Amino acid sequence: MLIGVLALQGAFREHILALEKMEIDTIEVKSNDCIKEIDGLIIPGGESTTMGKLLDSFDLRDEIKKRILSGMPVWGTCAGMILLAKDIGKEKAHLKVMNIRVKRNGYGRQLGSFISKGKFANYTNVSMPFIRAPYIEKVGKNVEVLSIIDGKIVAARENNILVTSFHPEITDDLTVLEYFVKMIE
Ligand SMILES: NC(=O)CC[C@H](N)C(=O)O
Repeated sequence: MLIGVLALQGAFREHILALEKMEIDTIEVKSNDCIKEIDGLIIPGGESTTMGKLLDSFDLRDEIKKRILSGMPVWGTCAGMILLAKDIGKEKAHLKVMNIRVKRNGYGRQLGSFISKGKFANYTNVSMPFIRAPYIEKVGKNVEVLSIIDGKIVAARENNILVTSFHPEITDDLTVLEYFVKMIE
């Protein structure tokens, strides 16, 4: 199994280090030639507006979108969730593959960082660091809600697409990474 981590900007190294702990092969995705080889893709947290622009400068948008639409498992954390959403409010959406409406900087821009513990899918007590995180305001049909914290949807799945508002890769808790690996297997 080879998992690609989009490595244009943001917290991609943290994902790679976490996957290495699980002894999973990874590749930094920076050009579209390796997209055909990967079995799954992680779009990390960072700055979604910048990452969205870089998807075009690096000519990655079409190839990534094509593989997601043909069923390749993809996981977007934080900014990655914003990139995958079909609706991000007033701004223009990016990859537009998941039937959710996302609110950027949903907890405020500066003081909106905190760590929570909660339920994710069938797991309890999962560590959830939020860093200027978005949350999901609305889900379309076929979208399964996986986690709600303080009344806000912070993780969801639509078939092969997983999104989390929070950053599991910066904790020692591998629950969500393992969940994603099972989606690929
Ligand atoms: N940690 C993150 O990925 C923050 C996301 C960022 N606030 C954005 O809107 O792109």
